[in-house]
Amino acid sequence: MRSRDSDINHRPNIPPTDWYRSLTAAGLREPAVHGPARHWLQVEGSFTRALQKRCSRSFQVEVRQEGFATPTREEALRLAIPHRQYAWIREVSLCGDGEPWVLARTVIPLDCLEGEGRRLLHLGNRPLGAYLFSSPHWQRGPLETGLCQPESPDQPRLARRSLFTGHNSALLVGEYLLPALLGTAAL
Ligand SMILES: C=C(O[C@@H]1C=C(C(=O)O)C=C[C@H]1O)C(=O)O
Repeated sequence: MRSRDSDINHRPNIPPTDWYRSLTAAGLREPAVHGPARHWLQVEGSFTRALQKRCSRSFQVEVRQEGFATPTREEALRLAIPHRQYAWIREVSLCGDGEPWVLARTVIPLDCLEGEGRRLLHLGNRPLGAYLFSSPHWQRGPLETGLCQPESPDQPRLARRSLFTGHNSALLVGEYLLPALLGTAAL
């Protein structure tokens, strides 16, 4: 996978994460899901749009790395693809007012890249959400809640994830909330 930033190792990374079917189920293990993160863990519709509304100045997608790579075994299981099969994996920072607020990791299996899906290889700094929500083709499945195991205070502790299903294919979008997002003005 190619990296767009030589200094990526000095920026918060995505920690190992356990996924729960619902916010309530995750809340039994981690009551913090009911704190300031709760709103973000439950946002329906485009997460990009919700973040843009929170910005006072600017919103940007920064590609951290993207390319063909093998998903984790757990991701492959969730997507029902063979775990050694390559997928297009895209990791970005979603930045509000110049600060990273969310890390996102999207696993896009080969099936999704056929036909008009080839556009997914060339998103660059354009948000994936704009593509997914502009087409009636893609339907979002239920949101899962993730409890992360951060190794440093700048890493995410909580996350959300869902499958987007197209005609015969599905992709998996995970969004990891950085502490800076949870420090933004109360709702
Ligand atoms: C799925 C969405 O797209 C957002 C944009 C992403 C990207 O550009 O890679 C990744 C995750 C999202 O939060 C959304 O807006 O809901």
